[in-house]
Amino acid sequence: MTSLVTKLSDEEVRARLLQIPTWKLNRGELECTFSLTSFPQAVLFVDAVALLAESEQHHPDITITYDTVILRVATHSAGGISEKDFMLAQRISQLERVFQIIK
Ligand SMILES: C[C@H](O)[C@H](O)[C@H]1CNC2=NC(N)=NC(=O)C2=N1
Repeated sequence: MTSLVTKLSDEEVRARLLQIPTWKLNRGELECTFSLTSFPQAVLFVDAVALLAESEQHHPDITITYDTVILRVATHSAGGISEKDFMLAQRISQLERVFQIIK
């Protein structure tokens, strides 16, 4: 039976990635790099991502390097990428657009 956390095939991942062009596949995870305007803005962005992730019960790996944030998402239980990863990625990109407006 398929669910939101069922592992997607490579073909499905490639097709789905076309809908979120700022995200790419790296080492079996969805990855996106976000450029903010300062370290405090990067931390604020990550704070907002943390709230979103907690509400989704799906959590990205996070790297902050000065004003740049790298997020990586995969579904551990599936051992790959699932629709739940794409849903989180899409919502994070919507959030990024809000930050573009206020930065
Ligand atoms: C029970 C709970 O939903 C799971 O342990 C969640 C928590 N957050 C998670 N986050 C991510 N990125 N992948 C997961 O597989 C995952 N599993």
